[in-house]
Amino acid sequence: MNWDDDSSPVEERIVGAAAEGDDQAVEAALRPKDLGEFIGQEKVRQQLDLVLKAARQRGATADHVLLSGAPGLGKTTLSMIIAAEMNAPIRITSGPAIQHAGDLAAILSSLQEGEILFLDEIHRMSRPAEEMLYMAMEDFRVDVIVGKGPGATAIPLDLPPFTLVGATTRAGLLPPPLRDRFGFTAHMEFYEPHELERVVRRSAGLLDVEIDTDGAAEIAGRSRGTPRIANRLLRRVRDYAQVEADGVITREVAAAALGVYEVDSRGLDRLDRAVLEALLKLFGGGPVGLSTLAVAVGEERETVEEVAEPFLVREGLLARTPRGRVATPAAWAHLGLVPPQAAGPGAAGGGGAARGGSGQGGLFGM
Ligand SMILES: Nc1ncnc2c1ncn2[C@@H]1O[C@H](COP(=O)(O)OP(=O)(O)OP(=O)(O)O)[C@@H](O)[C@H]1O
Ligand SMILES: [Mg+2]
Repeated sequence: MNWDDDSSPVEERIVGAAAEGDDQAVEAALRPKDLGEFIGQEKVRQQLDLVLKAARQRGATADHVLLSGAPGLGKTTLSMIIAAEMNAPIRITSGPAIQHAGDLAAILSSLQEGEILFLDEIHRMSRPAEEMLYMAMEDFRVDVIVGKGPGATAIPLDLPPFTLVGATTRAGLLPPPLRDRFGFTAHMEFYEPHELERVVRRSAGLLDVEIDTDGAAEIAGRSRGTPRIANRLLRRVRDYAQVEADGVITREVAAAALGVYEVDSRGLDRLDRAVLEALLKLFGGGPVGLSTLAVAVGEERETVEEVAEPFLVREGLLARTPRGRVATPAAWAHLGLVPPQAAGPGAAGGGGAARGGSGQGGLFGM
């Protein structure tokens, strides 16, 4: 299987959302097997349930489904659930694996009637393959080109009806004609803490680990809205509970274990905190330019921008403004620091109050 490999400019992170290390083997065991077991994503579940039930009642193949959402939210899991619910076999491939239209033709022509074709990272398919897919999705037909140059001929080939399940972390990159050919599009959102708590408890049950409600809540709160991260943190906490405690995961055990891995109470790791700390302590909360911030943290610009910032922005801890990066009041609160404006009345002179206590601003510029 092909996992997102275009999104990890830094070393493995325990709070990284992409699958890595021993994730794949464990994930197979932890995947919910049907819609009833799938936690959260209420709307998506309800809608998908209708789509699949209706198709089953008609004895027809389900419409093509597009699953979009950030890594680790359950797209692969849902594709397998779709196959299970339709009682159909599933064929798994991915955009990067299909470089030539011929690769796709070979797969399509060998599908059985009703089979689910799971196309992961569909936004990374080559253009010729994409164009072949349009016709296959719409008319269940492909033109196989035989020969080269002026003598080449297109031989039309009928396909059995099948259901394409496409998955993408970047729905915006899909060409509209492709997007339009999906009968149903499900956008997966980040999970609420109470949903992740259920994910953690369910996984703990499957891994045969004892955990109490508070312990599950503690792990859920540090999991960045992502089941894959929740499951990974659970495994690390399990190790700690076994070695350092009596095997039972309580809030204290979970907090201590994740402290060892430098995952804080909101799920920030060392890098996230370094960025935030530099922004607050060295630049008075900003605004400060990305390059300057990156130098202060000792990381590449891209690392700060692509690895640390998205989550900090999503958490409402950092804002990207035209004048530079700015910390929010929540950032000060989270690090237990006091913003310079609040420190004394003299700090807010002239209008640019946010600049406050930073003496370095003039030296570094934007
Ligand atoms: N709704 C859910 N309920 C329970 N477990 C879930 C849920 N969604 C995902 N998981 C778990 O999270 C892990 C990651 O899910 P999955 O592999 O489906 O993510 P993905 O969206 O395909 O990620 P990627 O974009 O990296 O391919 C799996 O082990 C699965 O068990
Ligand atoms: Mg996947």
